[in-house]
Amino acid sequence: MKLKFSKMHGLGNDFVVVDGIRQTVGLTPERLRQLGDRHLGIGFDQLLLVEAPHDGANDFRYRIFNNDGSEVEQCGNGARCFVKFVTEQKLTNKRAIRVETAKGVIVPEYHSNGLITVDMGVPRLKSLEIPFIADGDAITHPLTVGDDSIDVTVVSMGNPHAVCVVNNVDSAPVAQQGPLVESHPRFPEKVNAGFMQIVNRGEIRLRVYERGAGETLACGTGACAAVVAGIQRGQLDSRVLVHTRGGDLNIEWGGPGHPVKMTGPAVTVFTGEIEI
Ligand SMILES: N[C@H](CCC[C@H](N)C(=O)O)C(=O)O
Repeated sequence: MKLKFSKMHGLGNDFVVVDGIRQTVGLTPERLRQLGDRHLGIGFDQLLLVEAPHDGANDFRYRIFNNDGSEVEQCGNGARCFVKFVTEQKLTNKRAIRVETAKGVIVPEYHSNGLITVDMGVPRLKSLEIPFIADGDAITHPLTVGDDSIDVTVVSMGNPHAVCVVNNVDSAPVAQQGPLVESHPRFPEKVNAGFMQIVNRGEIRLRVYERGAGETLACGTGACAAVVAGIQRGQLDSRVLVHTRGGDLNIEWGGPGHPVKMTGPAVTVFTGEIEI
């Protein structure tokens, strides 16, 4: 059976996007992993599946699968590609859409200049909500990682993030510490590991070792989580320019109880079809 797809990216975080409304998509975890393989398949950090909403008040449902085949709750760069995809595929003529995810509704808005702003919802900060095993809900927690101890701030954007501050992202031990944080036993559902360099109160540099995908060129929810963590730590103001290896995102957060707003680009690289 043929599967039509679009290959897209958000700042180099790359996706296969599939219309699951006008075509039947039955992908096993094994077939997902084959499609995600950059040598044997198409290659992607995540596969994004467009479905009809469960609640008629919303426009779409959005399912996200990591490169390792795991289904996850949220994807920020993917949300920008999602709204570009459903617009290009003429699945909607709305500029702002309501999209159901496994952990709440997000609202991507497609601007006339091609940039997309996404209301990513209210971040969750309590340890149990991440989930993270800890005594209480301090802003930072010491975490033993190999022979080191790092201070992490934990944030859920629907998916779990652990953010630490480093002096320079270029020399940060992302390859060494990233996998150890990702699979740390205090994160029962694993975690995305963010390494943040504070440039000034309105600017950071960020690298993220993603759960289920490894280090990516950019991570949208990771950028949101890093800004929330920096504001919680008292080191950032409410509007932050985030430099990732794949490019820049603008993130805004008004503090606890407020949603995080993310603005950035989305690119369609090619469309195709493949046997599944
Ligand atoms: N690896 C993430 C999902 C993709 C998030 C990232 N690609 C983004 O742009 O937010 C997780 O397992 O929670």
